[in-house]
Amino acid sequence: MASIVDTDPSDWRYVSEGGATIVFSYHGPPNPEFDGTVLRLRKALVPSLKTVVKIKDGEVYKQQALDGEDEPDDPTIEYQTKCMAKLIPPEHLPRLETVKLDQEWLQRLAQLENLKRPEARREKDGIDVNRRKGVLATDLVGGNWLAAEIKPKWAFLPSPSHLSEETNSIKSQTCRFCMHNHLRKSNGDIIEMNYCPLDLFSGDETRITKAIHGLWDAWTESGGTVNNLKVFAKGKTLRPAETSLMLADGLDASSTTTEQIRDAFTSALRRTLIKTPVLGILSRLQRTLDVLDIEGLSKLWRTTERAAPLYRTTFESFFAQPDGTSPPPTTPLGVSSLFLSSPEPAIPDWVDFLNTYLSSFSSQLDHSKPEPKNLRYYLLAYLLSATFKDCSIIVRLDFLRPCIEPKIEVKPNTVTVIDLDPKSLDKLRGWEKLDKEIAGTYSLNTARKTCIDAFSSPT
Ligand SMILES: O=P(O)(O)O[C@@H]1[C@@H](OP(=O)(O)O)[C@H](OP(=O)(O)O)[C@H](O)[C@H](OP(=O)(O)O)[C@H]1OP(=O)(O)O
Ligand SMILES: Nc1ncnc2c1ncn2[C@@H]1O[C@H](COP(=O)(O)OP(=O)(O)OP(=O)(O)O)[C@@H](O)[C@H]1O
Repeated sequence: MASIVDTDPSDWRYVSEGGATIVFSYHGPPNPEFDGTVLRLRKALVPSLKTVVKIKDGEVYKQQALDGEDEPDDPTIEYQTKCMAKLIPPEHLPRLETVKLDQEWLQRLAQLENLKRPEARREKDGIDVNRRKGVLATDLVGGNWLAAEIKPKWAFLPSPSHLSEETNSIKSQTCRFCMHNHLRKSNGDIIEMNYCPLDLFSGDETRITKAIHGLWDAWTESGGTVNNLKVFAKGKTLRPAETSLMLADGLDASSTTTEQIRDAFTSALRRTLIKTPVLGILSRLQRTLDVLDIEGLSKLWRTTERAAPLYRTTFESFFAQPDGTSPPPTTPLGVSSLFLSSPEPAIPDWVDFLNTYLSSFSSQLDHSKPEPKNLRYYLLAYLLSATFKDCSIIVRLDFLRPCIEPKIEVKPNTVTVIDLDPKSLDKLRGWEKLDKEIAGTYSLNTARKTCIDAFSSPT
């Protein structure tokens, strides 16, 4: 296992971060172990960096709880090698490996690089200096190329089968991303966005162009702060004022308009996205794993709990009452109880699940009538779908030459999927609540959008 102390903290430069991790790229002296790699580190909340932190997916880590070799590898590594690699061709995944960390080293890195982070992030969290293991990954943005990172989000409209009367007409017409955006805009959290993921995933050139324009416009209008598009040139994150750095060497930036750069970027990205199978794979995975919608999953959870013998006996008095009385209480979605236990999935559970999902068993399921005996299948499927709804893709592009038809050569490593972390059952309650809030707020919107799912099956 490589050890980070073989490098100096000043060899690493801040690249970017998300809600749970922060990423640095290697710029030190030639070293076969670290050349062309990034270091992906978990974050901890401020100011409790030195106490118990809860950063993601219900994982709780205590300071000094585990030392050195005893700390498990970051779950993303096994999840990728044992699970994701069965669903996404390995050429579209970064190489990941464990690297040994050191507290003092991490503290020095934090001191050196913290000011490069966005202020809002700095106030909230920082490198978790108590971790003893991190992840080394292929640096997908740091070479002599342009990299466009897209977080596409939800690719499909839910099947109406399991939607309630109140949400059916809303959720079958407008996609989750557009509705969520409306909610965030109402809360003043985000700017208006014209980007709709259903355009990006449509496979249709005109719609993909519209989606890229939507991403670009949101990127410029937000000053580069929206998380659905990031652009890197030779490893440097570009701000919208720096679009001239997207141009190929030798081109005169002063005689090129931003409009021309936007068009050249759109054209190069669209041609690449059309040629890669990656968006199609993500779309198919998301929709075939989330077949019940959170509403159907929640219904199945309650039905299964109510059918448990202990539940029937415990709430006998409720069942003895005539119709119309209030039903007995149920446990929130995903929370195990005496009546229904569904532990957090570990890697062997995921491996079993994938074997089932990839077998003929799953194609024989009648999703319009999900059975309690298959609850665990539907739960894990939903979690896995959530990973694909939240991942990002990094697309490698040549520097732009506006007004010249780009030659697009899509090699296997041109498009790579990142941020494939497992999601936990602990999140289901929150997702159910958020879904209600999103649809509820959208139902009050008088100017509802119609999003077209190019692959929805007729109902
Ligand atoms: O719920 P969403 O769709 O807002 O997604 C969350 C993301 O927000 P986004 O909409 O992309 O701005 C959110 O992204 P940001 O932190 O806002 O960049 C996270 O990816 C979050 O996942 P996790 O809690 O880190 O596992 C994401 O939560 P999950 O829903 O994947 O749990
Ligand atoms: N292999 C890589 N090469 C280059 N940059 C990367 C790589 N992996 C991640 N990054 C950069 O670091 C950022 C954070 O990584 P990632 O999306 O995995 O974090 P996260 O905290 O899990 O995000 P989220 O909040 O979306 O769940 C990415 O948006 C990307 O810009």
